[in-house]
Amino acid sequence: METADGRQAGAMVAPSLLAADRMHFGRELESVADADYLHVDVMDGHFVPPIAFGAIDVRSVAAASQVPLDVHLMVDNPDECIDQYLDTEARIVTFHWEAATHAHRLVEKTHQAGKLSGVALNPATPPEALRELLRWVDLVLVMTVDPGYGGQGIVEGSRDKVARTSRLCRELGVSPIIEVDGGVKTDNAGTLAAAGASLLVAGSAVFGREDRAAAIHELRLAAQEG
Ligand SMILES: O=C(CO)[C@@H](O)[C@H](O)COP(=O)(O)O
Ligand SMILES: [Co+2]
Repeated sequence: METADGRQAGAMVAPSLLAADRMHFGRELESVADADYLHVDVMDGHFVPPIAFGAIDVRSVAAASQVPLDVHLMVDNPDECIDQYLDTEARIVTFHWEAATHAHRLVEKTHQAGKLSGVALNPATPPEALRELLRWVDLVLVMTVDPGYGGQGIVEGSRDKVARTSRLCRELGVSPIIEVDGGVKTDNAGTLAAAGASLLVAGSAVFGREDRAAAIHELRLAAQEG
């Protein structure tokens, strides 16, 4: 189904494993087996205060699940460590614009490794910062919270930022996946999707529910109705 401006209606859903119960991780992975992607938050204790998931964990998840992996690198200087993640089964590897030194080289390396390349923007970074890079990347991750923690409320103005990102892509004639991450719930999935988001990351909205398949289904439905 297409929207009035020619976009595909609806969105894919990527449960964020940050919100999963580590003590029952295998069972948690099984509970989200029908997701479109699994979102893996890599945190280095510098770019963001917490430390979470490394390349070893990405490999373990890839071995335990058939769902493609979407790796979100919240690390200082991804130029120094991206190779470890390119050497995993991840389908998407996304670095932060604010942390990268040679963003174009990161995109090239990611493509050479046969993966989709994403660039993430903090809430305070405008989409216009990506004017050059947009023609090379496959995905733009619009952070809808300040990175570092799950379970936060969505930053005001996020819908508008997604719409501006989407407009800029149209202006440049490119169509990367637009991913939103942070505070995504059924009550905002529709407006985010209508603004142009096509991949919704949801941590607490999925793992905070007993029935994860229903949570994923309801997010997809909300995105479609938006
Ligand atoms: O990258 C991050 C946080 O830095 C996210 O991926 C969170 O893990 C999303 O969790 P919810 O806000 O959906 O609970
Ligand atoms: Co994330």
